[in-house]
Amino acid sequence: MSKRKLTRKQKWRIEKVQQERIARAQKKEQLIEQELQDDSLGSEQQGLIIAHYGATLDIEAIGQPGVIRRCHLRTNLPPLVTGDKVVWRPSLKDDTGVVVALEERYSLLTRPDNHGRIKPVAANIDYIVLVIAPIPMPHLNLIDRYLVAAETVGIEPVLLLNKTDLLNDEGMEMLNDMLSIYEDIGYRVLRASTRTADGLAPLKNFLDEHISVFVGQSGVGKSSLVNVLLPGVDTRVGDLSETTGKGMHTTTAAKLFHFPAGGMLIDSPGIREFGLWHIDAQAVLEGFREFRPYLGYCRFRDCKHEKEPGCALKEALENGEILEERMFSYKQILDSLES
Ligand SMILES: Nc1nc2c(ncn2[C@@H]2O[C@H](COP(=O)(O)OP(=O)(O)OP(=O)(O)O)[C@@H](O)[C@H]2O)c(=O)[nH]1
Ligand SMILES: [Zn+2]
Repeated sequence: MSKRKLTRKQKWRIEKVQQERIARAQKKEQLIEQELQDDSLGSEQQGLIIAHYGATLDIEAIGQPGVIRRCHLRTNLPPLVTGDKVVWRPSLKDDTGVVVALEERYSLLTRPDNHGRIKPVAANIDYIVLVIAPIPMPHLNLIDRYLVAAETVGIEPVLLLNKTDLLNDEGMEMLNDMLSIYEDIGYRVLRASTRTADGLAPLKNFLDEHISVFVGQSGVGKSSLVNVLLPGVDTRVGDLSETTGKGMHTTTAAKLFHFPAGGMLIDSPGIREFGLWHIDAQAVLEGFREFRPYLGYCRFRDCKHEKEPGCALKEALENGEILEERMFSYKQILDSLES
């Protein structure tokens, strides 16, 4: 068989599969619309998306943690993600339901897909907890990159220094110096150890009544922290409900968990990588929180904030209102985008 023939056959097959898929989706839509018309659904109520499996979602009834229903979606809804608050109606025939509306989001974590299109990942997150540790030692540059990414999506980042048990007085002093840079700019800094339970109580307090995500470099102890805060819960992908579910996008699926001490965590391998996603040059500039009051005040509109006269940022740097470390870091991140 020639190569071309094979390709044509493949093409036909793909089209056929596609058509079948569309037909199935249409049938499902009709069924959902039918259900909404007749009496097979209960009254509208509020829910929280705790997991997402492509065509279906797990919805938790608000105010009733643990009451979970697998729901279909009404057509014409925007893409929904874990953390979204929705209006849904339970089926009176079985333990499913139908999502009928999306409530307003107060924050949205997004990431670009392979084609550069921005995709929603998780919603209504209050805090991006950036975990760092003495080992692996953080580069300022990396911390700043994460912070810029958090600022770009408009979600409050907090720094969490884990593994404090590894620090002697000298090490602690060094890290405190580094962290004070961030405290001075207005970021909150927490300290903890999963080994000695040092700092865990304030951390639990902090996480209470909010939705958080943990991000940070490999090896800083994100899994260890999650294990301590969510004892007995395996947050890794591929648990029972996911393997029996059909839409197999499980490796990136974000899930929502309740901390026993209060508060919620949204976790997925994709979210843990947050911060390493692409950012553009303007976002980098604006992502340095303390630069913002000076932006737009340079003499030249196209100021590169390097050697130009009348550069407002350079002036702020000379006056000590912007720290050398952060300016250096800004330039480094910018260079990394260009290369
Ligand atoms: N000494 C000390 N070690 C810790 C602490 N927390 C975690 N570790 C250790 O650090 C190593 C990495 O921890 P993980 O929880 O796997 O780190 P992670 O950030 O989830 O790493 P990735 O899964 O690669 O992203 C493990 O050997 C942990 O036992 C701590 O508070 N103190
Ligand atoms: Zn300038």
